[in-house]
Amino acid sequence: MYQHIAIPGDGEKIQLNQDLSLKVPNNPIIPYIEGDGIGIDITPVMQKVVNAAVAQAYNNERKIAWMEIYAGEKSTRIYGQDIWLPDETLEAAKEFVVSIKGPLTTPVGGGIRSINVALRQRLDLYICLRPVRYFKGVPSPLKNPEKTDMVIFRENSEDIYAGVEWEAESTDSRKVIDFLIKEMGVKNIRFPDTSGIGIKPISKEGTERLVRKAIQHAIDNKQKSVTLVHKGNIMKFTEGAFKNWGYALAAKEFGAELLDGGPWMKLPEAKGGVIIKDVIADAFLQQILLRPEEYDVVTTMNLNGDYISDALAAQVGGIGIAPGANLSDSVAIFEATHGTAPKYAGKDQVNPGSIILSAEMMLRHLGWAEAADMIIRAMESTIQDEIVTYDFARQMPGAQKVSCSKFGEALIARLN
Ligand SMILES: NC(=O)C1=CN([C@@H]2O[C@H](COP(=O)(O)OP(=O)(O)OC[C@H]3O[C@@H](n4cnc5c(N)ncnc54)[C@H](OP(=O)(O)O)[C@@H]3O)[C@@H](O)[C@H]2O)C=CC1
Ligand SMILES: O=C(O)CCC(=O)C(=O)O
Ligand SMILES: [Mg+2]
Repeated sequence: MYQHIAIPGDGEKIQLNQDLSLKVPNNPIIPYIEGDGIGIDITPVMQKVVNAAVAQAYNNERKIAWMEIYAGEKSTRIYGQDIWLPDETLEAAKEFVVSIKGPLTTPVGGGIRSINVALRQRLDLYICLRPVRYFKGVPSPLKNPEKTDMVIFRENSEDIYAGVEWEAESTDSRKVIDFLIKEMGVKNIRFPDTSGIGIKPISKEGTERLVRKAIQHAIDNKQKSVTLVHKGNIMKFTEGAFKNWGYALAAKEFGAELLDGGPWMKLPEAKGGVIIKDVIADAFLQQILLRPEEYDVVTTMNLNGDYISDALAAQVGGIGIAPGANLSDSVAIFEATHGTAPKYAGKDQVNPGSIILSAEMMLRHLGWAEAADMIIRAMESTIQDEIVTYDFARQMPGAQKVSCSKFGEALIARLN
């Protein structure tokens, strides 16, 4: 029994089969978190578009029963002032298996830790899957934006991102610094009296489970390569180990062999002959602008993945249109790549594309490919008709600038 979550009477639960595949009824209950800031603008538009696509694709025989669950600022209004992530939100995300969320605010330099990160950690949603593709007509800083076509597998539970850190000049940071200097022989902390300290855990298990999924995705989707992106020359035992464990897994579990003496590897032809390669993160950030066509599946650690996903999104139109999913082996929470963009909150202005395309990934995950395809086609034709929100309109002279909700209506009018 839930305290504040109302389970819709007209829906059924998605079940997990023994092999963790989904058993999806025609009226699945899908929990959603509205999100802070522009969540209030984009989430209802996403729901309308999804409802229309599902109704049309399946002649009203299928219908999502949306169930609101709470996190972030709305949760504090409903559950009490310090409750940002109620336990029952986590329970519902687990029980109902597939959910979707809007963005949640994280204050900078103090205050609460990220609710987004907490959701990923507490549900062990270890993959952050962020596909990056170009929609014809979207304004881009590149001459050939269609060459940017990648899928990012970002590790979602470890790294400096996990928030193991201590504030400068606190008793705790002094304790850690003392330990590092006195017991571990560390000599290169430049200003020990005023340093904040953060810890970067990267594990073999965490790396292997992510890289395994990335390689399998490349095989299943006939991709040419998987690239391990790291800064292992500098952070040898974390990012360097990620690279080494990634190659070792490719050899051990997929039969990869060294290519031209290594370090690059190649899977057997029976597994698509996928090339496993690696690149140092700073070089990668210039390569994606200069030679994006050389990259297909990209796998990396949490912080790199955060930076890389926004950088790649910019190449194909920006974070307003960049979708994503947080996945474990069973539970999934789909979410926009962007944040709460507070200056636009409640103004019905921003691009709902990111959360709509996240919902498109969700429909595909449910096996509802017909509805997902409809959304992709509608997105293509709306943009080609030059009906866009402010973010694209400012770079598309002559385009029709519409509000967030009108963009949703234009999509619905083009579902076919
Ligand atoms: N997963 C999540 O929930 C995430 C949460 N956050 C949180 O969001 C808050 C704000 O972060 P911030 O760094 O400002 O990043 P945001 O992604 O919220 O916004 C940065 C800029 O990106 C553009 N933008 C973002 N979303 C859209 C959209 N839907 N349509 C069009 N343009 C968009 C806007 O650009 P312009 O000003 O040029 O119009 C906006 O000012 C922080 O608290 C952060 O922690 C951040 C990322 C992810
Ligand atoms: O949790 C946050 O506030 C930011 C997260 C983020 O930027 C991301 O996951 O891409
Ligand atoms: Mg980010």
